Amino acid sequence: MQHTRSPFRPIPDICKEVQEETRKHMNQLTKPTGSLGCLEELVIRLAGITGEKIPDVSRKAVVVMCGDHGVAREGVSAYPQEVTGLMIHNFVRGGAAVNVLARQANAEVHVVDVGSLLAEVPEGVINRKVRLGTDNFAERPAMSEEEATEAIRAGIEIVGQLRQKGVQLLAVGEMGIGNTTAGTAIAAALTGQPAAALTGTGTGIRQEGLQRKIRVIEQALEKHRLSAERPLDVLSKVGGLEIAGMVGCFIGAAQERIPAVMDGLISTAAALIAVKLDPKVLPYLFASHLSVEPGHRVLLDALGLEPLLHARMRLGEASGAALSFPIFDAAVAIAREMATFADLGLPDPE
Ligand SMILES: O=C(O)c1ccc[n+]([C@@H]2O[C@H](COP(=O)([O-])O)[C@@H](O)[C@H]2O)c1
Ligand SMILES: Cc1cc2nc[nH]c2cc1C
Repeated sequence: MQHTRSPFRPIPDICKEVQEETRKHMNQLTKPTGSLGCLEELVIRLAGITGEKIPDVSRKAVVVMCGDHGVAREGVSAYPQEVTGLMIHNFVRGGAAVNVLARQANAEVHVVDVGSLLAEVPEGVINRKVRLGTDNFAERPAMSEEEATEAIRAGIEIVGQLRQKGVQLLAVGEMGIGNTTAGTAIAAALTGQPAAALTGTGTGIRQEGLQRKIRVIEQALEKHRLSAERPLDVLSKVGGLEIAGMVGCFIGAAQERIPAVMDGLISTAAALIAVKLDPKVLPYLFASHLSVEPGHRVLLDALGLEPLLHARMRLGEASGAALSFPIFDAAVAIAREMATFADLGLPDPE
């Protein structure tokens, strides 16, 4: 497959030597080889990313990218568009599910308005608004490639600033009424799977709405002549501003050597776009949970990643990613604190 050269800063390789050191260390711990499953894989991958044999990911942040969607006017969501703006206020007041889960995990929350319909961006929100919502992609492209690129750059810059502040682990999520339609259209365009197999009920639409949503996606795929080989075109034609912002977060995290935790369907669609733009993003990505949305499994398969949790969640706003943070802490603590066979006076199994 031919990949377009990324127009963004180069992404460093992961550190294979340190990763190997950590793998060896995990095999010296007092347990059967590989018996801690995902915890072992996690800490080995984190070591490769951070270049530290015992990685430090104690400073954690959650980024919630927010934007509104013209396609919501097609009646594809169970909730009105105003809920995006209301939830932005809720995020900065600390009352949303993600705020609770982030507090549990000792993580900070950063809320970014990349394209909501709010005329005034509330205090406490990072204002990187590219425009007031996207156009309805059932009628015309959601946005221009320039606008998508501006939102990507916002994500990259925000992650760069978080790195400066010492952030070591990043969850990337979103809020935007209508965005499961956009996320599913991206999934269909990038994986070639039929819309009917990928489309779910999002915030909870009924059967009639679901059929309408499938039709909207099918017609958009045809109308915009999308190709998996043109990820920026896909993003601008049927994506969203918060989705583009997340693409930037994933690219930025890889540039800064920060492990980046994906959330549900929409966050993972953004991650797949980032990987299509630059395959070197992939080793920096972690799958937190498996969303109820059927397209999510297909996207994770396309990335070749297994989720840590099967929690039957379908909220978005980085809630699943924040919920997975304590597993990262547990994995590092195992590497740091467990005794080795040598500590017990026994030979190494290797
Ligand atoms: O992350 C997911 O897999 C997910 C699944 C269903 C719904 N959501 C959230 O719900 C909103 C989009 O749902 P909808 O029905 O308006 O397309 C948006 O704010 C997402 O964060 C998110
Ligand atoms: C209330 C509400 C909260 C959300 N958080 C993320 N997506 C959401 C969608 C709705 C409708």
